[in-house]
Amino acid sequence: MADPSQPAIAVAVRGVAKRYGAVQALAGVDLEVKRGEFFALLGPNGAGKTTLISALGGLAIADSGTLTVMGHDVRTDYRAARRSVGIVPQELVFDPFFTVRETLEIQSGYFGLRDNGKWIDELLSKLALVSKARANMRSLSGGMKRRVMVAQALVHRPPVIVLDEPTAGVDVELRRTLWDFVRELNAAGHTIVLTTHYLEEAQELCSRIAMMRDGRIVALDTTANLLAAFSERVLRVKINCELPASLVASARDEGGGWWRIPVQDSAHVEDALAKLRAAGAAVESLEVAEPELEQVFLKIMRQRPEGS
Ligand SMILES: Nc1ncnc2c1ncn2[C@@H]1O[C@H](COP(=O)(O)OP(=O)(O)OP(=O)(O)O)[C@@H](O)[C@H]1O
Repeated sequence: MADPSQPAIAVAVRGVAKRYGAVQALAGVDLEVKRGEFFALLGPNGAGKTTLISALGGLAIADSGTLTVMGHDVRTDYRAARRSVGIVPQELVFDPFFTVRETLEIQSGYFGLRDNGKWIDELLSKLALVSKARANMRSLSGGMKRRVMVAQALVHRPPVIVLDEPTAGVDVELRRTLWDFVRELNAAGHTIVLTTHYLEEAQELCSRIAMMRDGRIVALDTTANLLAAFSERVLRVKINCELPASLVASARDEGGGWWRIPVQDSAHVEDALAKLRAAGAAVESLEVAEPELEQVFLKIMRQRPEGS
């Protein structure tokens, strides 16, 4: 529940820029993630998502601007900021000579947590790693290593959890296990920031979304608003004759007797079906496709950048 002693803003990014040689990886990013949010950071390859996450974890130093985690500046108050965030990296970074449990114990040690056994047991259990606790890291499959990366990021029970493409190349079962666990953590009050190229995951899980392109935020709104503003419901019908003239203007021929008709709500669906009936068209098949984040994403990414 809301704890008034905790800041309302979990992550604040203000005017952050970062250049790697000729590449402007971040070109002035402003962003706030509220405490308790399940937030998505989306964008095509190279948009700057990982750079922003690295800056948040203190691994990359921004050229300008400020970043805070739970009110702690990542540069001037590094230790407190670092304690406040758990980052699951995109890349699998581990020491091959330690077992899974040792890896988690060593990570706990970095945070000065000596008696962390109970929480480590819980993490192993939640991430289905109990049977691998004594296995060496090098002997694990890629998906299992990924689970350990998640556990490692959570050993210190950080209030803010950042997951950088956690489900890239992992199987359906781990995805489900992982999302169930992350949802549980979010329900318990943890703030979640997620990057993913699986847009259906972001649509299902996240209440607010930022989209990045070329180091800038190009869209930032609730998932519902983004879907309402940029996406459409579509009625798809397969008919055995010509489409009535009253529907032709808005419809698109998909071939094979299928037509795609944009509809705003169920009244529009009924209206379109009534027009088909009135024209004597027999509907062989029909479906109503709900708005999809992928449509929104593609529309936003195709918009011309300002000033070009
Ligand atoms: N250490 C680095 N040295 C040089 N260039 C870098 C470095 N890290 C990132 N970049 C460049 O900065 C830009 C942003 O990269 P970044 O990894 O942040 O993108 P991303 O949105 O996370 O992409 P992806 O979806 O592929 O993970 C890219 O052009 C990348 O090549």
